[in-house]
Amino acid sequence: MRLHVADHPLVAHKLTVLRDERTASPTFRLLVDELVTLLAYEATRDVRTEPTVIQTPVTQTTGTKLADPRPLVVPILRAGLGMLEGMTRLLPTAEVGFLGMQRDEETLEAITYANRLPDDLSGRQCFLLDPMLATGATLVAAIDFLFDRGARDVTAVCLLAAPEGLKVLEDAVGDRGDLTVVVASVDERLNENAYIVPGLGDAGDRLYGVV
Ligand SMILES: O=P(O)(O)OC[C@H]1O[C@H](OP(=O)(O)OP(=O)(O)O)[C@H](O)[C@@H]1O
Ligand SMILES: O=c1cc[nH]c(=O)[nH]1
Ligand SMILES: [Mg+2]
Repeated sequence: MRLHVADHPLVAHKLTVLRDERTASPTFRLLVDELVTLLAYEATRDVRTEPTVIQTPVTQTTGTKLADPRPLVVPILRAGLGMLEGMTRLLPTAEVGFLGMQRDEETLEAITYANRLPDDLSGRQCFLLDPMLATGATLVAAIDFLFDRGARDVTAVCLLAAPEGLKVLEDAVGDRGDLTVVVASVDERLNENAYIVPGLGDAGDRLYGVV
């Protein structure tokens, strides 16, 4: 597993406003969108490309285009939905699949309530979007869905990760595939309720309200 922590003053600034409990939903959504665009730049560094010959107004030249098959972007509902626009702004031709998952706050297991993914993901680069990597149970389950369909190249884009969750993820993936995790920050730890500290609270609730 490769870990990339975005080290940029704009990321640090936006993350600080995001963490602030006084930041209300409209601003929170805007900041998530802006942060994802910054993270997406890093997350797509190894996106597959191929050469293409084009004619400029001056001459013929060989450029670069995204290779087929198109990458697959998968937001994990709910909170991951807040990251979709920011990601597809950089990858407008990507296909989009969906996973709906909710952490059982008692057992901390991930419960899957929606799954709309292509059946065959062999040879596909996949980008999972979820702002929070806490215990890691949700991302492990999501990665299993992708691996079960033949994907072997997965990048998880998260805003915050707990060291505990990163370890769980690394152990679970092992050598079954190539996993890269791109995050804005690795926080200190999980608290007794398995919330990230200092964190930002419940990302889904802060984006969309308490349901
Ligand atoms: O690493 P874990 O311990 O599994 O926790 C992280 C998960 O918890 C949050 O989702 P939540 O279950 O709150 O659902 P929501 O997005 O609908 O709010 C978050 O968006 C992750 O999906
Ligand atoms: O800190 C946390 C942990 C899980 N889910 C969240 O939204 N926040
Ligand atoms: Mg939530």
